Amino acid sequence: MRYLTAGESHGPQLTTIIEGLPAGLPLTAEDINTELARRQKGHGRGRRMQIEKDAAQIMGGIRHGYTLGSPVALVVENKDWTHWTKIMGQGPLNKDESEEVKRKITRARPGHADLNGALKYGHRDMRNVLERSSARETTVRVAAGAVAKTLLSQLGIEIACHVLEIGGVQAEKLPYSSLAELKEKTEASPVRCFDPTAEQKMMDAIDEAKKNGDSIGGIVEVIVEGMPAGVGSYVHYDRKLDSKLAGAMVSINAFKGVEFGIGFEAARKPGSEVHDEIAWDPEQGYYRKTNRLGGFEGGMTTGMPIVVRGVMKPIPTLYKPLQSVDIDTKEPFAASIERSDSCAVPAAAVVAESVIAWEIAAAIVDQFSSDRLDVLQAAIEEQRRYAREF
Ligand SMILES: Cc1cc2nc3c(=O)[nH]c(=O)nc-3n(C[C@H](O)[C@H](O)[C@H](O)COP(=O)(O)O)c2cc1C
Ligand SMILES: C=C(O[C@@H]1CC(C(=O)O)=C[C@@H](OP(=O)(O)O)[C@H]1O)C(=O)O
Repeated sequence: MRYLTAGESHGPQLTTIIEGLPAGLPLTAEDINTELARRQKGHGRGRRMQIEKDAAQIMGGIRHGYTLGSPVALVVENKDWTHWTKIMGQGPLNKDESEEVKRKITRARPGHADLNGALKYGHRDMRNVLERSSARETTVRVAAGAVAKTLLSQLGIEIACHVLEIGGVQAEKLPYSSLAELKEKTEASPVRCFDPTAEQKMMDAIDEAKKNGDSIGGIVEVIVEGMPAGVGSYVHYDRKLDSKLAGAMVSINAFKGVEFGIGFEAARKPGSEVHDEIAWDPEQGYYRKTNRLGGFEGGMTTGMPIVVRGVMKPIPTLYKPLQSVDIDTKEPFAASIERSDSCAVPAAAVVAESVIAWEIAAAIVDQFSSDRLDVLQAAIEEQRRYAREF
């Protein structure tokens, strides 16, 4: 399975084409829109989220609520486009229009893609970079992830995300009885956090950063339950599923690190306190007594829950901008600012859940290759039985 996305942040729409989905998967725009709405929420977002009301239009690949096996094309409109038609003009400038109309950007923001993107593609107007480097693109990545999640749920695989840390405020690791409980409680939280005490402190930290014209980052966690053992492979570097998940996590705008299970803590502990002892019983088959390695050994799933975390740096656009250089004059200037989030960690958690869902679904479709959902379902059931009795 693969997908591509296209579209600029202030252009007319975002588009994705998803290829390789099995036929017979029940899928509606509503399944996707629920996920798009989740990504729009979260304390700390800027004014743009009040303008947008993200909704997917299905432009191909689905008939009467089921995938056909042909490419699925999805489109999400940018409502903000109506305010940007001139600036984003798709044709050449009219003779009577000045260059001013482009609202040219020449003062790169430290931490954003502006300067590197401009010099890579030879753009003297950094709007040509920011329009595509913007995390607006994550809208359609969440749409693709929603499709992947629909497939995973048909295979008995569940996925959830939550926020562990914002601006140095850490959530306590409170126990939850099921992913359903985690989902329900964090869905109601303005910062997608399970710990109500930390939740308020996180919101205060965001308000404080906003008041100071600053921004803050944080840590999100994604959990996947119900994975059969043996998905992925150890035989080649590019078939290790944990590496694909790590790549997907760090591909999210502003994500700078990733860890599985106890993660970086493993560097500070002896092997006896890191590796998970193996046991077997007739009901579960093989299982690990602990899950410190977060569901992977040798680039393959162990059948234990996948636990993967990602760290998001603070948003680069600051209302109190850092020093930068104007690429036209080479003079020092404050970086440019039009509008920005002050913290997007809760939204980014949904993006993280989506990209992980995609990688897992893609690995399953790749390994148990099937053109039909019913055949794929039977193959996954058989893999579970085989692994249990092996
Ligand atoms: C959901 C989400 C919202 C974001 N909102 C903003 C924003 O409002 N302003 C901004 O400067 N960066 C924002 N970012 C981060 C930038 O897109 C990101 O820092 C930039 O593309 C440069 O990429 P890098 O940080 O991965 O190097 C956001 C990221 C995510 C995931
Ligand atoms: C539009 C979204 O996020 C945007 C991501 C973003 C960036 O630089 O990454 C900058 C901001 O864009 P704007 O200047 O239009 O407000 C965010 O709002 C979105 O998440 O849908």
